This record gives sequence, C-alpha cells and structure tokens, in this order.
Amino acid sequence: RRPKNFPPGPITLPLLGNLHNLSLDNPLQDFERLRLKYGNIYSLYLGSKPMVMLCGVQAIKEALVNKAVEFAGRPQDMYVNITTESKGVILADYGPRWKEHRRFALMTLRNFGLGKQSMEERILAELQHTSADLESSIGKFLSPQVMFHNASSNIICQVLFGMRFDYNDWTMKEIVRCFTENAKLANGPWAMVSLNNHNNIPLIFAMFFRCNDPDSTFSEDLLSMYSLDLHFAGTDTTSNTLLTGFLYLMTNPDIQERCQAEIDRVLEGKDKACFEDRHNMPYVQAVIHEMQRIANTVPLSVFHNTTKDTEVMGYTIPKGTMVIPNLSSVLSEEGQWKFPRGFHPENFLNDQGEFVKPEAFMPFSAGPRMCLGEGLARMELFLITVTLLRKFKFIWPEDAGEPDYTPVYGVTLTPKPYFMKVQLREMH
Ligand code: HEM
Repeated sequence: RRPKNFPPGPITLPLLGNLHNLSLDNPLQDFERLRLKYGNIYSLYLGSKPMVMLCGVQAIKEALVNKAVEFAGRPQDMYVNITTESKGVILADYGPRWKEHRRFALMTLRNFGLGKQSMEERILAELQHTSADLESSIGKFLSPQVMFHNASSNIICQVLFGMRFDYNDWTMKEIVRCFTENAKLANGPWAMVSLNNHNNIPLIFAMFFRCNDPDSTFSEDLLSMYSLDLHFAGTDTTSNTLLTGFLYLMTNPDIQERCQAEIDRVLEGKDKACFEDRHNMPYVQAVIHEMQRIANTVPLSVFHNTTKDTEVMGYTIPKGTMVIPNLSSVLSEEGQWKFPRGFHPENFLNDQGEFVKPEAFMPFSAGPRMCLGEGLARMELFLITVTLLRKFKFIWPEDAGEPDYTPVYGVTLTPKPYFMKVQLREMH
C-alpha cells in the first residue's frame, strides 16, 4: 500500500510491484503512458521498493533545485552499488565524501585547463587523429561508433591519466587494468618526484597525493572506481550525443550545409576553431543544442534518493525514497518547445535568428548533482562538430535505406549502428 499522500500510480502486485507494467527492453514509452494517466509526478513499485517519477520542467525544478538537499541523495541498495561499492562520485550518497570528491573533480578539470586554452588545444589535437581516420575512409563506408567513442575517451583519458591511446589499440579496452598498474607506479618512485606545476598534473596523480593525507576521504582503493566513473561518464555520453547528432546531420543535408556556410564565414582565414567562436555561430549552436535535445542521452538522469521527509507538487515523499528525474519528458515537453518532436534547430533560435536556450533544455539535469562534466562536454561537442563539418561532408549512403532513429535503451541512449560516407570539402 502506498503511504499517505504519496504520489498516485498503478495497482501493485505482490512481489512484482509494478514490474509487470514496464517493458524491460525499453520502459521509456511505458513511463510516458503512465505520465499521461497519472500526471507529472507518480509512483511505481520495483518489487517492494517504492520510487517516484518526476516529469516535466516544473516538477523536476521544484525538487532538484528548490529542494536541492532533500533530493540530492543516491540510492544505496541497487545492484550497481554492489559492483561499485558506491565509490566514486556518480553513485556516492549525499554527504561530506561526495562533496569532497565532487569539488576535487571540478578543481582538477579546471586546473587541467577547462575554461582555459589548454583543454581546447587537447581536444583539437585529438581531432587531428579523428580527421586522419576520416580521411583514410574517404570513398568507403565508415562506422562512426568506434571513432566517436575513441575521440571522447581519449579526451577524458588525458585528464585522468595524462595520456591518449592509439585508435584500434586494444589497450583502450584494458584501460582500467592499466590504471591499476599506473597506481602501483605512483606508489613507487613517482611519489617522491616533486611536481611543481600542479596545473598540469593528471587527476590520477593529483589524487594520489590526497591519498597520503590522513584527514582525506580519498584512498587508493577509491581511486580506481573514481577514474572508472569519470571515464564512463565522459565517454559514453559525449560519443552517443555525437552519434545521434551526425545521424541527423546526414539525413538533413540542408541543415548540415547551413552549418558549414556559417562555419566557413566565421572561420575564414583561421586555421582552427576555438570555443569562443560559438558566440558568432548562433545557427551551429542551435544545431548542437538540438542534437543534445533529440539525442536525449541520459533519459532518466542518474537516480536520486530523498535525504529527508519532504514534499513536492503537494505530495509527501518519505526519506530514503528513490526518485527518477525523467529528463526525457522535459526535452520533449509539450508547451516548452516550438517543435517538441523531430529535429528542428529553430527550437533554439528566436525570430531574429539569435541563439536562445529554453528553460527546459536540461540534458545535464539540474541542482547540486547536476553533471559536473557539462563544461567539458559542451566544449567537446562544439569543437568536434565545427572542426569535422568544416573539413568533411557527411553523407547518408544511398543504399542504406530509410534511417531508423529509434534509440537502443540503456543508462545512455545510443542510435542503432549505422554507416556514413565522407567526402573532403574544399577549405574556405
Ligand atoms: C553530452 C555529455 C553529457 C551528458 C548529457 C551528461 C549528463 C549527465 C546527467 C544527466 C547526470 C546526472 C545528474 C543528476 O544526477 O541529476 C550526470 C552526472 C555526472 N556526469 Fe555527466 N554528462 C555528460 C558528460 C560528462 C562528462 C564529459 C563528464 C566527465 C568529466 C561527466 C561527469 C559526470 C559526473 C561525475 C556525474 C555525477 C555527478 C554527481 O553525482 O555529483 N559527464 N551527467
């Protein structure tokens, strides 16, 4: 039985709760059906465990922003908690340890050059490898899955480990194992090396020094989960957004050409793009934001948990209840977008053709647990899209049939594997 004044929801069955109401392959459509029936806040039971679904910009903001602390916890009794032991940042519960680790990750990203030129240079340097890969594929069919994954993985690997990996190198897959080896190295002579320039120390070493501080909540044991956390969070998200984005750019050649015209105009006479150029590229900015909206990369955010008894939208939610911010529902919410369905960069342009960001643009979630990699992700999406579109034309192969936009469901959504054709453009 639902507690008093708990959000409404479908009848529960013994043992199963509401599991029978959900498709295990892709429950997103079931969640949408339940939203239409019960409203923007409803509850479900996963077995005997209650959870509250928040839909639409109003409910999500009221909870995650206005009642920030109450909704900043993470469930600690799920299967993934057993495998990761809730170490790292993403799954750590609200409290001093999470705070220290989050602050540390933000600081390392900043010291490593985010917001400065050095991070841009690293991204642009990585893009030379991507470009070389693309050039070698001219005239052939190319599967971009691995390519985007490698590029975004290498960018975050530079922050984490201070190195990149060759494309097609099996080491890429073994990165976590290599990290353990690196940690061993750091235990040896590395620890004695005096590093004066703290601004360029990869996270792994910066953290190692923290491990030696007896007052710190860092330990070598936490270290591996922490890097795994950031590696996963920084790779899968960006690459899946790009995969979806380039799929739509290929199947909307008019939009791709309009981006290229703007890029050619703004970058005329320059050899490379920089992040500042975005202010002169309202159309490209709109397209990249529309890519993120339609990609809906982390549809159900990361699950939250209430840290106290609380209320939202007039309902009572006890402490320790799992809460799912349904970001998918916001990114296509009726009334919030000029075009909630389909791929329309106009969602981010006003009548004067200027770039605008509606309140419902929330792919990184909101509140204190909001994505801490947003700055890096936005820089990557911009520099990768602009650099590649400037140099190449991306073509949907004529014999590939109708594109299938239905995503494959998971913590992150990814498009079904597809092929692309690439042509070199004339540089302007
Ligand atoms: C397009 C790219 C990305 C998207 C759409 C995205 C989205 C998200 C979302 C929805 C969350 C959950 C927020 C919440 O619980 O309310 C999250 C958390 C997180 N993201 Fe990202 N992310 C992206 C890229 C990155 C990158 C590049 C990094 C690495 C630097 C990163 C690191 C993290 C971390 C560490 C968390 C956990 C924060 C916490 O629990 O305090 N993300 N991200």
